[in-house]
Order: sequence, then C-alpha cells, then structure tokens
Amino acid sequence: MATIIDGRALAKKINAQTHKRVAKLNQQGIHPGIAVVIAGDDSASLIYTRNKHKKAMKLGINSILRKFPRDISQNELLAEIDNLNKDDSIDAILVQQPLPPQIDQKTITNAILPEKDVDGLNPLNLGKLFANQNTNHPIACTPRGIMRMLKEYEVQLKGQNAVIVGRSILVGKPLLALLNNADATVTMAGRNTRDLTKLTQTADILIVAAGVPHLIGAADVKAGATVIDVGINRLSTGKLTGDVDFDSVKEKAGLITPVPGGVGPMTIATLMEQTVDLAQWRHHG
Ligand SMILES: NC(=O)C1=CN([C@@H]2O[C@H](COP(=O)(O)OP(=O)(O)OC[C@H]3O[C@@H](n4cnc5c(N)ncnc54)[C@H](OP(=O)(O)O)[C@@H]3O)[C@@H](O)[C@H]2O)C=CC1
Ligand SMILES: Nc1nc(=O)c2c([nH]1)NC[C@@H]1CN(c3ccc(C(=O)N[C@@H](CCC(=O)O)C(=O)O)cc3)C=[N+]21
Repeated sequence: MATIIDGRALAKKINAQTHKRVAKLNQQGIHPGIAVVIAGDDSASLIYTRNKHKKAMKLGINSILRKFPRDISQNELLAEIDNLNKDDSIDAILVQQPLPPQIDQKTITNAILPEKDVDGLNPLNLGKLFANQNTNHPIACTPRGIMRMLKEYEVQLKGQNAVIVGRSILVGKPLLALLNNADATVTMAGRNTRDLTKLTQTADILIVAAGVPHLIGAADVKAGATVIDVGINRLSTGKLTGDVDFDSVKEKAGLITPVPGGVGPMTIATLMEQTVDLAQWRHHG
C-alpha cells in the first residue's frame, strides 16, 4: 500500500509562507496582482480559475479575471494582453489553456511580457529553464509544484528513471527540463509511443498528464514507483478523476498523489508563490 502524497497539506504550508510575504511587501507599498484571461468554458480551466481566485483573495493578492466568449478574435485577445503588460498594478498574467481554435497559442504566449509570464511559457523563460540557468525566472506552476512535492517526500531523482506521459508545453516539457536538470534519466511519451505499458513499467517516477481518465492501471506501474497524477477529468457523474486508476495503483506504488487533493492544490499554491516572486523581482530585481 502506497504512501499517499498530501498535496493539500503541503499547499497549505506554502500558502502560509506566501501570506507572510504578501504582508511584508504590503508594508513596502507593493501589492502583488494577478490577471487571469479565459476564453471559452473548458471545465478544468473553470475549476482552476475559481480556485485560484478564492486563494488569491485569502492571501491578499489582487486578482482580476478577464472572461471572453469562445469566439473572441486573436487581435482582441492580443489587445487585452497589451493592456495587462502595461498595467503597473499587474505582476502576473495567466492565459488559460486550451484556447479556442481560431487563436494561435504561440502568438499569445509570445505576447506576454517575460517578466509577467507566471506560467513560464514565454520562449525566453522556457529557454532559461532548459539551459538550467539559476537566475530569477518563472517556471510553469504545475511542474514547479510537482518538484516541490518530490522534494518534500524525499524522492531521489539522480540516476532514477522518470517517465512523463504527455508532452504539453504547460506540463510535460517543463517537467522534462526540471527532471533532467535534477540528473534523472527522463523519457517522454505521447499518443504515438509504441508499447506505453512496457515503457511506464521502467519508471521509478511516473508522471501522467494526458487528460485520459484511468489511462494508467496497476499493470502499467513498477512496484514501489512514485506515481504523480496530473490529470483533471470531470466525469459525467460530476466526480473529478485523474489519469491514474488510483484504487488499484495505490496497492502497488510506493508513493502516489490523489485527485483531487494532489497536484491541483500545489499548482494553485505555486501560482500564488510565483506571483509574489514576480512582484518582488519586478520591484527589487
Ligand atoms: N492538476 C493540475 O494542476 C493541472 C492539470 N492539468 C490536466 O492535465 C491533463 C493534461 O493537460 P496538458 O498537460 O495541458 O496536456 P494536453 O491536453 O495539451 O495534451 C495531452 C498530452 O497527452 C498525450 N496523450 C493523450 N492521450 C494519450 C494516450 N492515450 N497515450 C499517451 N499519451 C497521450 C498527448 O500526446 P501527443 O502530444 O502525442 O498528442 C499530449 O501530449 C488534463 O487533464 C489537464 O486538465 C493540466 C495542467 C495543470
Ligand atoms: N495557462 C494555464 N495554466 C494552467 O496551469 C492550467 C491551464 N492553463 N488550464 C487548465 C489547467 C488545469 N489546471 C488546474 C489547476 C488546479 C486545479 C485544482 O485546483 N484542482 C483541485 C480541485 C478541487 C475541486 O475543486 O474539486 C484538486 O485537484 O484537488 C485543477 C486544474 C491548471 N491548468
């Protein structure tokens, strides 16, 4: 029976630190602010948007939401990003993914000022991550949160086999860089991977971010492995579930994250932490 990684408890600890940092900055006349831009109504995005707004309010971070219909044009969206880039009260800009099909994701991420890019998706920030530069730069919140969890639970990375299922710019790719920078041996899988089961069975650390409910079952997992479930899927019953069949995999894994209560709360806590980082870097360098 695996140890269940408590994302909520660790998130709480990080949020308490962030709260204190906000109070300190407030005394210096600095009020961290985040702007979230959403176009359309993807269900995972709506969960994320609601939760982070609540958390920001609680921690004293100003949070504004710009919600647009799914038929918004690319130029309208770019104009909004330009306004937020120029708005001195905004330290962090997050554009929810996925965007509707008429909008080019890369054009949007390139438009966000690197120093306000709280998702770490701008090529400059991604480049610094891949170059393993230890300068102040934002890193995608979910991958950064996962690394924090692995550290908290003292999971060894050096020399270990890490397999990432999912290749998104938001999760898979930044994780590839972070785990590689930590001297793990990293393999990344996608839809075209031949014999996924054979590959995932080699993983000492298995991270799943595919958006496919129960993609990974007990037969796909090595005994004693650390299993991190990033998936957020809303079932027709209304229940939230990950990409891992938690009930069977928890019997075989060494460590496992639940959904809800695993990666999700850590993403939010890291987003809040990184918003404060950006405010601090922008005002103090
Ligand atoms: N908990 C949290 O904090 C967060 C949760 N999420 C959730 O994580 C999931 C993934 O999101 P995101 O990272 O944006 O990825 P995307 O939804 O953009 O892409 C999915 C990735 O999974 C791969 N994939 C899909 N099906 C399979 C399959 N059957 N076998 C192997 N690989 C497959 C795809 O491969 P290919 O590239 O070959 O098409 C692709 O790389 C979603 O459920 C999302 O809601 C996302 C961000 C944060
Ligand atoms: N630009 C961008 N950056 C993202 O990081 C991003 C995104 N777009 N689009 C959508 C996905 C999804 N995502 C979630 C984060 C937290 C929870 C979360 O709080 N989950 C709780 C849910 C609790 C509940 O409400 O039931 C949990 O897992 O415990 C969910 C989903 C971030 N994403």
